[in-house]
Amino acid sequence: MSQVKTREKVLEVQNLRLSFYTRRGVYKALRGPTLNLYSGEVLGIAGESGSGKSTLGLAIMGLLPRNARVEDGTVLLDGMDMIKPLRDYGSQGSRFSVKKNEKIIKRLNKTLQTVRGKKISMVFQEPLTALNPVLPVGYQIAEAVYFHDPERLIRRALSRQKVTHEELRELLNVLKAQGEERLLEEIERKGLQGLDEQILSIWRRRDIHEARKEKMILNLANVKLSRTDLMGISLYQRNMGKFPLASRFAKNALIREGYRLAVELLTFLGIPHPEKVVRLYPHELSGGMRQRIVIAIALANNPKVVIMDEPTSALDVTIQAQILDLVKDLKSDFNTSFIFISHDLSVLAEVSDRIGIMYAGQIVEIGSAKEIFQEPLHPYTKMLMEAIPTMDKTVLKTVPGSVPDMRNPPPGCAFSPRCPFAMEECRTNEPRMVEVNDEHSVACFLVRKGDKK
Ligand SMILES: Nc1ncnc2c1ncn2[C@@H]1O[C@H](COP(=O)(O)OP(=O)(O)OP(=O)(O)O)[C@@H](O)[C@H]1O
Repeated sequence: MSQVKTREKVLEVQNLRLSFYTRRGVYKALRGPTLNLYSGEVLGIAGESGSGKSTLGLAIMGLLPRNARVEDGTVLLDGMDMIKPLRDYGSQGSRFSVKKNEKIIKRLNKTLQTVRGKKISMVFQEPLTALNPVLPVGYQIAEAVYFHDPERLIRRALSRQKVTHEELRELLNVLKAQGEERLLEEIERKGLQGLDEQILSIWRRRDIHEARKEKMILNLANVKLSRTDLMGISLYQRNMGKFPLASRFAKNALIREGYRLAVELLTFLGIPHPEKVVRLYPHELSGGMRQRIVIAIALANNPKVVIMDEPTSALDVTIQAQILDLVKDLKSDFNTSFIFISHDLSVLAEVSDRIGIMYAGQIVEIGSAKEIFQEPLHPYTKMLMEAIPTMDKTVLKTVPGSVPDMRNPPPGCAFSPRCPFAMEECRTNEPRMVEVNDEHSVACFLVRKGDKK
């Protein structure tokens, strides 16, 4: 059994079929992609413009426009089918009503409010659209945690309130001598939950020396709550949300704790002077910095899955490289899995553990990044590889032809009209995915089960 398949499956997409209803016709944007995402991996999704990459990402989030009909398929996240109500309606044979679909989407949006941003989040190409222009960025991070997990902010604040200097020294000794796992046990035994993430966020920093880290950890005992914040938290705990003034008071106290968390998160994401940055507004930051803030918001609640749709396409090359480095670090430091969507295979080569290649709304090949780059099997994947610009190429190849009109995709294999190896069978029958090995599957009649090449 391969390494990948023994890992925990965090997301499962099965045979997703989705069409957009427009005046110009019905666009069959997703025609049955199936994929699994495993814990702690980055799955890259590549394909030409119009192949359905973004639609796949949005469908996984359940974030669909009203003209999107989900005809079949499931998106299972943590045992929950994200698009069930839409499929239940869309799979009925009767005529499709955009108005009725819109009502279902509105209801679904309410249901998924507690899931999006908590279990799954998404980062788009343009960070400005994701940020609120009139709020400081730290507030936006703090609010994301306040909305989904206010208890976490209370735990953090009260654990600092309780802990003594001596206890912190003991905890630090446990951490130094016996490691992080023992520290977590010890914190639980002492009933100081909430302190763990504050200690570890300092301990895991790479930008400061160990002696400084120790000092900062011991200093946590001195960072007590103000009287007003203590009162705010106690109002929150007594469930005073019905009274607007009390709830405002409570929220202020928790948002202040959220700011502390935001500073920790930004430090972790390698942002210099985080205490200053959290007070700034989106327009005061550079594009790369804004995208880091959006990533911080996406990660703030430690979601299981983060979908990144062309997150670096609007950035210049050096900043793009920094963001890619960041994603590589994140997957090892957070317990999060990523789907990274890009039309640029050289970007995916940087970050992906596995890569899925999309063509005309289908995944035509999926496998470990190493195999996809070294032994691509589908003619479309091979042609995409040949089109990657490198220093030694004097002439840049492109994939000849263009993507099909998705209102009327070609019968059989959708790539057959552009495929130099197409056979009679390819024009009439649709190839199924076959496993060439545990980690590599491809849908092409040229490849039979168990084939290496
Ligand atoms: N809201 C919509 N209404 C109608 N058609 C749509 C809508 N959104 C997407 N489509 C169509 O669905 C197909 C897939 O689009 P999608 O944006 O998912 O592709 P993509 O691979 O992400 O391309 P790109 O890299 O250009 O974003 C395209 O044919 C597109 O025109």
